[in-house]
Amino acid sequence: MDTWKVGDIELKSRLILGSGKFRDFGVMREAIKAAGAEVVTVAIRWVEARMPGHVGLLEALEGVRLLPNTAGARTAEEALRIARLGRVLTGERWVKLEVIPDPTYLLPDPVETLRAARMLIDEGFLVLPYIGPDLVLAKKLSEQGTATVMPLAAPIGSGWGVKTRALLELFAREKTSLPPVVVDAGLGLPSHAAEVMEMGLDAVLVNTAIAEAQDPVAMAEAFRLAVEAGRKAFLAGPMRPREVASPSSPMEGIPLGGPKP
Ligand SMILES: CC(=O)[C@@H](O)[C@H](O)COP(=O)(O)O
Repeated sequence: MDTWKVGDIELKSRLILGSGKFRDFGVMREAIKAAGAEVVTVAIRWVEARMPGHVGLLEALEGVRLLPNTAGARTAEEALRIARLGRVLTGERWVKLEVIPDPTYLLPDPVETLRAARMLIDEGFLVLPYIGPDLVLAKKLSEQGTATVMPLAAPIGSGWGVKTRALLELFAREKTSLPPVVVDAGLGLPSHAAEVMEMGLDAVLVNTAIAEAQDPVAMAEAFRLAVEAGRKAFLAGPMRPREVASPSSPMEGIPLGGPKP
């Protein structure tokens, strides 16, 4: 069985879903089922603030394993407060750590993320930090004991696809010195998810591309199939691209000018 682990939590599905932006909870639940997702992340601060689309969210997700996230935190201290609240509300000791001071590009703050990870680990949390595609930061987080690293493919909600591919390839090359690598944010199409899975990265987190599709349930299934296909292709050992063409059938023995009539 091709499972993967976040700390001591063993998972089969390599597709984690976000719970925001769905037009209603019924569609969200159907999409989770179609995605085969075992884990769904929830923005604890928006639940607490009773933001539109978040009232009744926890109840609607009953029976699904929740991954609280610290969306809305701009500093390590805010992330810690939200994470503690998430632990109380969900009973989970893992947390997707997001520290995002910039509302335009929603890029994570590396310094505050590293600081928050240290504080959360000291409090016994399993920490899954959302980061830029920065291998040095990923290794520092991993040395501190984070359960994953979650580099972005592109800005949250952009749907741009794997814009950070060259840097994510370094994560793939350095996999043995990293915890599981979950590519998070910016994936707009199932083919983007397949692309990072083919590289040998461990899992993906997708929200907007599914929630904002015309048919979120069908799109969730498409992402599930793409993640499975990409993973299978990686395990199958992809061919190495060549510099020149290579004939599909042997050329030896064929006289110049082609075979005799
Ligand atoms: C839900 C969540 O955690 C998002 O912050 C996440 O990064 C997903 O990004 P997309 O919406 O681009 O898939």
